[in-house]
Amino acid sequence: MGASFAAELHEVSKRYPGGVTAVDGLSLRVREGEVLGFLGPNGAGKTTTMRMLVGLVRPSAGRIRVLGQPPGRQLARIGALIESPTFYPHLTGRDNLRLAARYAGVPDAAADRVLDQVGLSSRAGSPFRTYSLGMKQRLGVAAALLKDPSLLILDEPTNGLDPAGVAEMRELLRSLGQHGQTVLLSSHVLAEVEQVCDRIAVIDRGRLVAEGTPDELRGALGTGVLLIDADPIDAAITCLRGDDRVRAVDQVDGMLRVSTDPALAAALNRRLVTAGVDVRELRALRHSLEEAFLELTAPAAAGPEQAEPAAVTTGANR
Ligand SMILES: Nc1ncnc2c1ncn2[C@@H]1O[C@H](COP(=O)(O)OP(=O)(O)OP(=O)(O)O)[C@@H](O)[C@H]1O
Repeated sequence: MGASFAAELHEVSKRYPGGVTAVDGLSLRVREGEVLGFLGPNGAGKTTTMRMLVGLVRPSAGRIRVLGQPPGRQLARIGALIESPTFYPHLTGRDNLRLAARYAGVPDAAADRVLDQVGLSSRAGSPFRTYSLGMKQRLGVAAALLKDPSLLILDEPTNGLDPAGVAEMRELLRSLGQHGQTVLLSSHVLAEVEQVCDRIAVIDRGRLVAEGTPDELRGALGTGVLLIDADPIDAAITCLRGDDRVRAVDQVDGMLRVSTDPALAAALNRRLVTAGVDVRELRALRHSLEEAFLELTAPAAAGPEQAEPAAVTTGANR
């Protein structure tokens, strides 16, 4: 496996005892120096994947390399915030970090460096218990930065934060990305990763469903929908669902939302008219990345055609 990837997963699966398949044949590469957003709804398998990367969970199948080694071998070069870190409530932020620094085998001075990095220097002398949730989360990121890691793994660092906390965390993540550190960042909120990540990998039910820069995802997914106003609507639905080239047909506000290649507009129009359906309007819909994400991870997307990620994977691992 090449050295230009900070982490590589090759057809990795994780089945927990009891039968839950949390990760299902996932292949993914995190490029060195990039901020990769790992996006998926609750239960998609993000935390499990991150836990496998740091060696906390063993994969049931597949191959993982982190900084060129099997998981668990390079922990001195990896910073992770996967579960809420435990800090002593009565100790100051600085003293908590100094303790964590000793535990990690790095000099005490690292505590002040990372406090500055996460913008907590001015409150470093206050007890942890007086911190807002956002400050507590930033202290968690600071702890993950103590070793000046080559790879930073952050699991939902904005979870539970109010909008101001989210904005502060976003600024922090953006600044980390500019320092050349590789960051893998999970979230179930697209807007949070869209603004700070170089690329986004979308997972659902443990599988990769799309991958690329925000622009690539927009380009690949944004034009894949036709909006059709047809009468009678039931006949139109039957007709469109009978076409192999149509991935999905949904009814939205009396219109049909047809997931397909927009270049097929004329052909589908002809097909509808031949079936005796009046087409009052037909246009390609440019949807937002948010809509694309919701469509990709919607329960209806579980059909057999959608199970194959290649169709929507863009900017795939090169
Ligand atoms: N230790 C475990 N034992 C059994 N099942 C588990 C375990 N940990 C996670 N799961 C299940 O695996 C699936 C994926 O969970 P995971 O936490 O990896 O997803 P996630 O994308 O991080 O979701 P969330 O955003 O809700 O944390 C879920 O169905 C979850 O219930």
